[in-house]
Amino acid sequence: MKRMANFVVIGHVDHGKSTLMGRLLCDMKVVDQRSLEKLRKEAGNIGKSSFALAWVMDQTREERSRGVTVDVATNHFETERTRFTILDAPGHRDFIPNMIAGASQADFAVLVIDASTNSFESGLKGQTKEHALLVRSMGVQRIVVAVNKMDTVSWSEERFKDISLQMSTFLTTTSFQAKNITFIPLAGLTGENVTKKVTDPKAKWYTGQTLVEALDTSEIAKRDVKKPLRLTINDVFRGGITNPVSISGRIQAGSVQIGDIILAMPSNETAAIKAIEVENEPVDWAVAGQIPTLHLADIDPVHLRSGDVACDPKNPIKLIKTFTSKILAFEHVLPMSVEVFRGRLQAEGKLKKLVATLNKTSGEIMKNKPRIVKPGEVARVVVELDRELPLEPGTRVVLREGGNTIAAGLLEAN
Ligand SMILES: Nc1nc2c(ncn2[C@@H]2O[C@H](COP(=O)(O)OP(=O)(O)OP(=O)(O)O)[C@@H](O)[C@H]2O)c(=O)[nH]1
Repeated sequence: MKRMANFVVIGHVDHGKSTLMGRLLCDMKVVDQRSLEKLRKEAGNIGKSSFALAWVMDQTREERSRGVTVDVATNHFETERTRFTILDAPGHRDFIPNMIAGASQADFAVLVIDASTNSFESGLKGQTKEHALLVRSMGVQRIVVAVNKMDTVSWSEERFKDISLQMSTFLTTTSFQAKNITFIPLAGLTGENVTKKVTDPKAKWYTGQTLVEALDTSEIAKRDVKKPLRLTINDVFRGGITNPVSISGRIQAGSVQIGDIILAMPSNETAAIKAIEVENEPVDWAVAGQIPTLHLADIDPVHLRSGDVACDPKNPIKLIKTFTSKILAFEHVLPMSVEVFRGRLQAEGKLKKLVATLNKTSGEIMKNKPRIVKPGEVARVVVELDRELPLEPGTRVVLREGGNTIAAGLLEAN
């Protein structure tokens, strides 16, 4: 079986995410030349020919989301070694919750940075850092930094080195390991260093990997295939004629096969798996790391909601109302109302207690009962939810307040 990898694309607005992914899909022959030419023409007609590649992504997004509520859209392409799924969280409004859902399903992240004069700098003040912090907090360990639009700075080696140095300093302090960070200078618009080596003579200094090579040699996250089933439901589809009730989401642990009985939590209702699809192909089974669609029988769809967990009825996930979490604070954190996010799951809660601040690396207690946790500090806190939810130790959550991400946390055993 071919290696499978999922990655999420992140980066500041306008740094070129859509263009880069459109380019990737065209050059990997997922989108045919004729469709691209058509888009080029349409874009040219309104004087924006450079938008054609970004439209490739927008168009597939629209097609894919018609009639269903796909907030995290997927695209696929493959190399000889790997089948890739691009997780793409479109839209600016509520982008962060979508990104959390995308990141919770990803093996690695591609961070797109605009190298052109002043853009990198304004991105640093904008979403570049927040996105990187968020994916790391969702458990993503590997990050490929696409230093994009290198054509606008004449493929300057100095600019590339300067951006790489600043970013690697930041990324290592957010606990990405240096060996898990790769920088690639490229240009999505011209396609240089995306799937083909750069040919511009000004880029002679670069002899490293292309983006696709870097993705292809990226190690994927460990799969907990042997553990009891945990599938975080991302979408629920209902009303199909052959398949009236279906769910899709990433298998975090375990596996499923046709005929299995699953338990949906928190509704505590069981369902039988009638059929399974992975990337629109029927299959007999799916394992941790994959994002299957399960067609179900013997359940009323009112018992299924995005954010719920489908699990093994013999080893069900528990419902909890209060949990202890180790958090990394992005903003000042005090006892306050918070919104708790885990993938698609969103719930209201209260940050009840600040137990202690902890040493970032050793985890040792620095101060008991602090009154406040400052940005950048690590702390142990107790959160009380408004309702019981399926959560367990090792689950990663993001805490937000008034539209701002204030902390990311890892659930500890209570
Ligand atoms: N010169 C140059 N321009 C680029 C490159 N990549 C993207 N652009 C341009 O940058 C602009 C933004 O690109 P998009 O792909 O829409 O950026 P995005 O990050 O997807 O933007 P949002 O989805 O709005 O966040 C467009 O005008 C692109 O044509 C590149 O490699 N070189």
